[in-house]
Amino acid sequence: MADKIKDAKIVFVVGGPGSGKGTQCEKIVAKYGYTHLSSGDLLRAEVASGSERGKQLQAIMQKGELVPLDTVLDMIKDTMIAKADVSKGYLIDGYPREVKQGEEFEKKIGAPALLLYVDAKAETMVQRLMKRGETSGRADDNEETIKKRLDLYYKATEPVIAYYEKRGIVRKINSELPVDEVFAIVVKAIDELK
Ligand SMILES: Nc1ccn([C@@H]2O[C@H](COP(=O)(O)OP(=O)(O)OP(=O)(O)O)[C@@H](O)[C@H]2O)c(=O)n1
Ligand SMILES: Nc1nc2c(ncn2[C@@H]2O[C@H](COP(=O)(O)OP(=O)(O)O)[C@@H](O)[C@H]2O)c(=O)[nH]1
Ligand SMILES: [Mg+2]
Repeated sequence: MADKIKDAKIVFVVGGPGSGKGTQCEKIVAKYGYTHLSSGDLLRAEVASGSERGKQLQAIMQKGELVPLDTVLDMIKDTMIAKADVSKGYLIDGYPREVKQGEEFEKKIGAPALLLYVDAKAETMVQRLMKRGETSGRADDNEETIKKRLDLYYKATEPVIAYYEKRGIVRKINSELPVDEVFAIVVKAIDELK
């Protein structure tokens, strides 16, 4: 089961909505061949499938709230196991959203080697999400839901960073810079892992 993935490197990618997690993950995949697992994308795929569970998820996500912990964790775990034979490492994007999610992940799957903290100002995140909303088709890229996602980020997710900081695995990435400059900092953090 989870034994299959115990030797792979696990990297948590945490930051506010629109901070640039997905953008950096794409570049990490291209350079290092890591497996990218966006918890939000997994949930959106379930919604797109039209399943009963997807309908429940959609309602929660539209409000900018967190879906039940076990739902996301099971999806992540199944996907990790499915890719275990080919994966050099895993980028867990948008997870953990709260300290409890991190604790459960470690119980069921394993410990992260690194947490990339993608940091941008609230103002920057809102601007980026409003812009992304013009083309993303995402039901949660609207002004009202963006505000709720931000509030929840500061309340529930920032404590995750403090929690892992105590373990010395957090690397803070300033994502106010242009994408390639941000990536240069990311590369240093990942190269330290080897
Ligand atoms: N571990 C997670 C990840 C996502 N979600 C739900 O899925 C939504 C979208 O998640 P995600 O795509 O990760 O959103 P953001 O980080 O806000 O935006 P982005 O795509 O820009 O990363 C969240 O608002 C939340 O409702 C969740 O409940 N639990
Ligand atoms: N200027 C600038 N824009 C960025 C950067 N990273 C992401 N963006 C833009 O911000 C938006 C949100 O980025 P995304 O990667 O989806 O963020 P996520 O919500 O953290 O996954 C996208 O439309 C990107 O084009 C960056 O480093 N600099
Ligand atoms: Mg994303």
